[in-house]
Amino acid sequence: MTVSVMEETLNPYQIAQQQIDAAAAYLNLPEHVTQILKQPKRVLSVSFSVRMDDGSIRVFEGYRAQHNDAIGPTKGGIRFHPEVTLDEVKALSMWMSFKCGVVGLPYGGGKGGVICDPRELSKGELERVSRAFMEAIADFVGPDKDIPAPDVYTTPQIMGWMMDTYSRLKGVNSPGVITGKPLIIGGSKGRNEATAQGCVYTILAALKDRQLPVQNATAAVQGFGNAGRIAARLLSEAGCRIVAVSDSKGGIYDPNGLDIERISALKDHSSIREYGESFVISNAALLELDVDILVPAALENVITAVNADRIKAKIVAEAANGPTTPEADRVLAAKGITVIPDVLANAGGVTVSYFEWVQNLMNYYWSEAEVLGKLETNMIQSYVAVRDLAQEHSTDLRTAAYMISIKRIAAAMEARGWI
Ligand SMILES: NC(=O)C1=CN([C@@H]2O[C@H](COP(=O)(O)OP(=O)(O)OC[C@H]3O[C@@H](n4cnc5c(N)ncnc54)[C@H](O)[C@@H]3O)[C@@H](O)[C@H]2O)C=CC1
Ligand SMILES: O=C(O)CCC(=O)C(=O)O
Repeated sequence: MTVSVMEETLNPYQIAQQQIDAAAAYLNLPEHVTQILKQPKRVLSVSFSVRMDDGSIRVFEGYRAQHNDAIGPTKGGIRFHPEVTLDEVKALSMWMSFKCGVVGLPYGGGKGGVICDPRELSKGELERVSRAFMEAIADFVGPDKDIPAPDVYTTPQIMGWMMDTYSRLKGVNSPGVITGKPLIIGGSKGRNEATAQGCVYTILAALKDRQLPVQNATAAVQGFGNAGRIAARLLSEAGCRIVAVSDSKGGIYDPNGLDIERISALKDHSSIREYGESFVISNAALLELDVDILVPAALENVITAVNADRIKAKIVAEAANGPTTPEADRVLAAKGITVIPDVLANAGGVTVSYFEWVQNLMNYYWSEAEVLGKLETNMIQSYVAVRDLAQEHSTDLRTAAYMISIKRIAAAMEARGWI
C-alpha cells in the first residue's frame, strides 16, 4: 500500500478516532457505540493565574478530559508541556480508557494537561502552578470520580502538592484523589518503576514469541525520563545491550553498548551528551537504528509515514503514548515488525496507580514484591490475551487490544442501560 505523507493526520484526537474505527470494524457494534467512544464524555478547560518570582502575574491554560466512566471513575495523568493542546488531552483520555480496559482495571480514561514549560519555572513557581491547577479542577476530580497521576514533566512532588491542595479544599485527608505520590503520604512501592517495568515484561514476552534471545538483544530508547530511563536500566539488567538513548536535546549512541548508570548520573547533574561528543546522535536517527528493540518513551507522532519505512527494529515497544501514527502502523506491520501498542506496553503505570488507590482506600500498604508480583501477572495475562486475539483475527496487537477494551466498555455501558 502506498502511504501518502500529505494525507496523514498528526492530530492525536483524529488518530484515536481512526484507531477506534479500525477495531470496531471487527466487532459488529451498533454505530452509536463507536459514536459514544469517539469523543470524551466531559472536558473542562480552565485558565488560572499564578504569581511569578519576579512579582508579575502569569495566566496559564489547562484541561482535564474524562473520556468514559462506564466501567468506573476516570483515571490518567496530568502533563505539563509547552505544546499541550485540548485535542492532545482528549486523545490521551481516550487512550487511557482503552489502556484500563485492556489490563482489566475498574476505571475509565481521563487525562489532564497544562500549557507550560516546567523546565523554565523555579521550584516555587512550579508549586504554585501545580496547586492552582488542582484548585481549578478540584470539583471535577475526586477519589470516586476522576483520579489524576503523573505524566510528562510532572513528578511525585507535584502529585504531593496537588493532593495536599485537594485535601485542604475538601477539609479531609484525601490520598486517593491522585496517584504517583511520594511514599510518605500514601504513594505505592513500585509506582516509580511501574511504567517501565510493565513495558519490559511485555518486551520479554515478545522476544520469546519471536524466538529472539534476551542476552545481548540490542535496544534503543528515546526519552530518558520516568518511562525511558528506567526501561533502559531494566532492559540492561535483563541482559540487553542498550546502544542508544536520548532526551529532548538529542541522543547518544554506541554500538558496543552504553553504560546506563553513568548516563543516569550525567542526566542528574548535567547532560547525557557529556558522555562524549563522538557518541552524539539525533533523535530522528536513533529511531532508525538497526536494533532488536526500539522503545519510544517521549512524545507522540515520532514514527510516521515519513520514517516508518526506515524503522529497522524487530520490536517496537511503545512506552510513550501515541508514538506511532496509523499510517506508520500499516507500514511496520507490512515489514513484520511487532508493535506492542502504548495501551498495553505502558499500562504498568496505571496498573500500579490502581494498586496505590486501592491501598489508599484500605489504608493498608503492600510490599514492593507484592506490588511487582501482581503487576507482572496482570501484564503477562493481558499481553497473552492481546496476542492470541491478534492471531485469531490476523490483525495487529493494537487493533486486538482495542477490541478487548471496546468490548468491555460496551458491556459496561449496556449493563448500566446507556446503550
Ligand atoms: N510516567 C508514567 O507513569 C507514564 C508515562 N507514559 C508516557 O511515557 C512518555 C514519557 O513520559 P515520562 O517518562 O513520564 O515523562 P518524563 O517527564 O519523566 O520524561 C520525559 C522524557 O522525554 C524527553 N523528551 C521530551 N521531549 C523529547 C523529544 N522531543 N525527543 C526525545 N526526548 C524527549 C525528556 O527529556 C525526558 O527525558 C509519555 O508519552 C507519557 O505519556 C505512559 C504511561 C505512564
Ligand atoms: O498512573 C496513572 O493513573 C496514569 C498514567 C498515565 O497518564 C498513562 O498511563 O498514560
